[in-house]
Amino acid sequence: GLGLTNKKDENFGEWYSEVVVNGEMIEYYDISGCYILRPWAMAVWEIMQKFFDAEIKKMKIKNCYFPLFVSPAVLQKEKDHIEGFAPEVAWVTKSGQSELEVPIAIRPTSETVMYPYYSKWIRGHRDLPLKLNQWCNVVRWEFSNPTPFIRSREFLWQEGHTAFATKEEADTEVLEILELYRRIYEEFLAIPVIKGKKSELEKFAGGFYTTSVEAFIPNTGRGIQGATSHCLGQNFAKMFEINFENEKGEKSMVWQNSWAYSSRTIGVMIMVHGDDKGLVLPPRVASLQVVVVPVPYKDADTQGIFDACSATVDTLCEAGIRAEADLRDNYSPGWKYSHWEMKGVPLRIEIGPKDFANNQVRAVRRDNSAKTDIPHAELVEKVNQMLEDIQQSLFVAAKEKRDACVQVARTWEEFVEALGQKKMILAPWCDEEEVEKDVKARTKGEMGAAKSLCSPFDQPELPEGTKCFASGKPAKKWSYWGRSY
Ligand SMILES: O=C1CCCN[C@@H]1CCCn1cnc2ccccc2c1=O
Repeated sequence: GLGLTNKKDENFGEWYSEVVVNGEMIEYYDISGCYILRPWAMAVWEIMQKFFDAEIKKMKIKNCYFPLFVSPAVLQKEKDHIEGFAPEVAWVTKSGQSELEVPIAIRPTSETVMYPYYSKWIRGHRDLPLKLNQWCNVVRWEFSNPTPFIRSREFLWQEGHTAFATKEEADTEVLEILELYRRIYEEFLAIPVIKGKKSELEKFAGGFYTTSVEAFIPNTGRGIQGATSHCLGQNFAKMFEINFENEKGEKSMVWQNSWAYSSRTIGVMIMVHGDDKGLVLPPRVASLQVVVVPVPYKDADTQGIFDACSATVDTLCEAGIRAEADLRDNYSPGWKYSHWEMKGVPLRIEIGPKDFANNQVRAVRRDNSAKTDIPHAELVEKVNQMLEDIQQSLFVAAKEKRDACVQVARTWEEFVEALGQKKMILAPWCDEEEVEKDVKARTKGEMGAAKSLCSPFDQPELPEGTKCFASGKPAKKWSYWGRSY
């Protein structure tokens, strides 16, 4: 049958696996952790990419493409933090029947691929800032439960790698990029995120500090890192000898950033907005915003109705709205309604004999099923209005749901109780790493431990004398905690 067999609020994991396939975003692949991204998913990726790529071009960041393969020598260069990631690195050891002299790694990220050449290209201050980005795939041979878009062994991303003469320039760019990531989530995917700084324990070990946008999945009560923008400080400059001669002729090391968002964004969108009828696409990232369905009756003027559907599509497309008609004669209107609801098309337009006779159309919203009859003369204006309303109400609904999942905790008991209720917890913390490790240890379990998600830039009041929820020591900052992906 057409409908989903799993309900989102009953068995979320199965619901998700079913909806990504029935919505024609994903086809499962015969290698574990690898998935086929079908056009319906690729279109979402491309719409986001179009926005982000245009924005970084405004920042004078240039696209490039570095090799997929990494030589072991250079990969080991980052040995201090790489050992944590080493098990995830995939290696090419053979070509045809013959063993390779030296195995070659497949990039899990491109710092070690790019930075030897940053060292070569950057000589003087006139070579700075060097600001490159690449749109590519990366491979991380993870073993924990693979999930389409959310956790896969290969994924698409962009990775930006920039080098500056001063710390100030780097600090500024970190936040400019983070704001773009917020816009990707809140303005395109209609998902609320929290901007914040990662703890020393959770940050990118090779960097100086990490900022991120954190999303939340109410159904599982888990936080999810939406995107990251790291300041690497001069750590990689030291490792890869990326120096320059400044205006005073002194030799000094560059200040670097690296930042990424990935195809994981699409999974978050599905998890947040999807329902028991299937995908729900926010209009701004929907490759098809309006589907027009004819509802012919036996003795009605079927050809006239079909022509009205095509004319409606033409009018909408001329106005820049992504619209198509489903004129297939081998499927019933009812079948088409379910099909396009499963695929999450934000707005359906029906044209039956009555609509046709009155020179109007019936518009049905995917998010709340509201029906509106629109006279043809008002078509473009009303459809644009409805698409904007859908975009906005998806965001508002997701924000209200996320906010309802946030619980303030001031004591360990309150923390554990909130965790048990699948909440994201906002708690005052002494900012001591040992305490953070202790929270992980004390919350270990089959659901996974709680960890710090970020310290929000938007800090609530912290009255003098406020105690850390976990250690009882004087609290230094508010942080979000929770189980996570
Ligand atoms: O996030 C970003 C933004 C884009 C560029 N890279 C940074 C940091 C990546 C951290 N990381 C993440 N997984 C890895 C897996 C294997 C080897 C190395 C790594 C690794 O360095």
